Amino acid sequence: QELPLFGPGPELFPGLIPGPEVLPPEGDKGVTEQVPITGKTVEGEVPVIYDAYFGKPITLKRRNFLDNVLNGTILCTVAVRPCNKKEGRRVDGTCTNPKYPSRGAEKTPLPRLLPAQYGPGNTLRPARDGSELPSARFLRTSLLGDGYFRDHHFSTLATHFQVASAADNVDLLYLLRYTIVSDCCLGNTPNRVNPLCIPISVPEDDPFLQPAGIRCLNLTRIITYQDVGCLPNSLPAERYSIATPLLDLGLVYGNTELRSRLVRANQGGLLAFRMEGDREVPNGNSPLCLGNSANETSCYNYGDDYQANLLPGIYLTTMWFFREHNRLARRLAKINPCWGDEKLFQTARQINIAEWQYIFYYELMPEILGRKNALEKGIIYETDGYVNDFDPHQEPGVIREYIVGTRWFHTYQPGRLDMYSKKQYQSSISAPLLTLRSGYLANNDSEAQLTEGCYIQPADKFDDYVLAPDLVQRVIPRLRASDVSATDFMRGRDAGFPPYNHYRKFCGLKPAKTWEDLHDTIDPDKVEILSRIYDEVEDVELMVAIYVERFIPGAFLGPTLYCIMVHNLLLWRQSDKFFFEHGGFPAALTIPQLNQIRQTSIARVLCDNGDDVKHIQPAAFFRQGPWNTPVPCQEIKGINLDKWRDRSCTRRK
Ligand code: HEM
Repeated sequence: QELPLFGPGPELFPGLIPGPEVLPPEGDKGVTEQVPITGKTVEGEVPVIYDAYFGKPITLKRRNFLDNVLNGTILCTVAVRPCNKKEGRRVDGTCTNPKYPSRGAEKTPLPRLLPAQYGPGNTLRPARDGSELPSARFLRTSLLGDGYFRDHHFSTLATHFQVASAADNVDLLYLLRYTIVSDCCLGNTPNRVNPLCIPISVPEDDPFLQPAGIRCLNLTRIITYQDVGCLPNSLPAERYSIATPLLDLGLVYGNTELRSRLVRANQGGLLAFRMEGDREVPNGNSPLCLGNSANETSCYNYGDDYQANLLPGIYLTTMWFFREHNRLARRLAKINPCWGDEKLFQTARQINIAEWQYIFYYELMPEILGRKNALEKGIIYETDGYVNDFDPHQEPGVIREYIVGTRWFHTYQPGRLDMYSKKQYQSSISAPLLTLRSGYLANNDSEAQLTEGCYIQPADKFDDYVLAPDLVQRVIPRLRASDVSATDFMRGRDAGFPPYNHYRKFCGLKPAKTWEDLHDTIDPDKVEILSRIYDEVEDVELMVAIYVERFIPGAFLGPTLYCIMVHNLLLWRQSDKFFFEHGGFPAALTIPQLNQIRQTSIARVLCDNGDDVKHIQPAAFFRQGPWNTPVPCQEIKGINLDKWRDRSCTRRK
């Protein structure tokens, strides 16, 4: 059975697809009339309809084109209410940069560092001599081993937070395409006919799959603007994602105004909640937890209820920030009794997102990139004032090479998650078995045990080219076999990334002409393996190189991924008017408030919101040890909300 996941793509409407002329013609400023999509909004404002892909008000010609695409106007446009100087961050991401009002919304295309290179008709790029690139599974088993090795630095909590940050800015709906909808292996034979299929061929002598006789791993392509009908296949395939491409806690609040309204309690600034035993949780009837066992009935109605219930790291982290919102709203209501629901909600949300961005930028990223590097590059600053690096010329988005490249962090994800209770090890469970299974949290104290487990358990070792067997043999339990790192390599092809050499040049390294030229970034024994598998140096792929590059000084990643991440982290902060450190607009945090945000930490968030957390190590992304011993939560500093006190509430009394 092979069905496209989303409606008919343009290939099903060959007669209707104009060529590249769907691009707005030079100088065409778009339709100036305002086109209401759903009539007037609640606020009584008329939205302008933007073309989601091109980021401009929609042209008449384009509108005529989309009228012929099934649900074209819904899928391919973004309705933007006029940006208002006084307002704060919108849930739907519009006006994140008022110069490009639709960028930052869901459906924003992912910008690229280098233009895509595909084969004819957006097929996967072949090797330089026109042959097919080597099997991604063969590359994986040749270059990377599998086993359980503990990292000396990081705790599993770091992996949880990081995977949640990824799910905050892209959707992973494409996973359903090959886990549920399509079989591209037709038993054991790779389907080379269906253009959506990109199965991974498995060598006959595969060290693990040979006994089972598995010769093919199911995989489909990611969802593109072409698939949903917004672009013709004559333009390069670009990823279509319905998450706001920002660090904005879309997991908790949703990515559209409508969704956000559905998860609010509409009183006291709260998100809708219920009690599950003594745990505060969102309402729980989402139908998406396909991994729940029969006795696991909860599936939480988060803002983004697919992503937020997807992986254990994501649903634990989303739970903590969901509770943090309600904790903040209740506290603010006490401090400012005259505030209504909307003011309480928006203020709690602003503080919550600021904490999320602060912990990501200042607590996790510097440890991975190196603090000195992060300071030098302007990713973080040592200041107690604003950092006004907003650049209105930068369009918000998540860089394609970033979101594919950071899959490399699968390397430090433990394959099994340890459960602890009162410092005693209880048991562990294979992480993939918890996919789409947040109902697991409610049974037998599991949430508390997974939470305590994640800050006690070391992450897997970063720097030994070894991945957990759970992730590289059967990361998707519904499939007979699935290898996350081989899939990571394939996603580089699916994205049409040019060869590694092009990124070397982009990142200031010399393009390699000989295999020896690669020794500056990759150990000779790995280069030797690469040279046996690839025909030429020019064929070496970005994703493969990311996995085998040596680390740069002070960091836990190689030079190319470092370069990609720096570009993305700068883009995120510079293109986002509402980044927590920016000042100079009415909704900005005041400097005293900003300096309170800078007091928080992931340890504080867990103390306040983790299930039954009483003691924790202060640097909780790191393992416990002599310099990082657990202390009572009372000793972990946090935010003083007094800086949000509204004097007018007391004056009114
Ligand atoms: C329980 C642990 C984890 C599991 C089971 C898991 C599994 C997966 C799977 C199945 C995919 C999609 C494969 C595909 O392309 O079809 C994926 C994508 C991804 N994973 Fe993981 N992962 C885990 C942890 C992590 C961690 C710790 C990170 C750290 C950053 C991470 C980062 C990513 C990223 C960035 C993507 C790509 C997102 C996208 O392009 O949409 N994952 N993961």
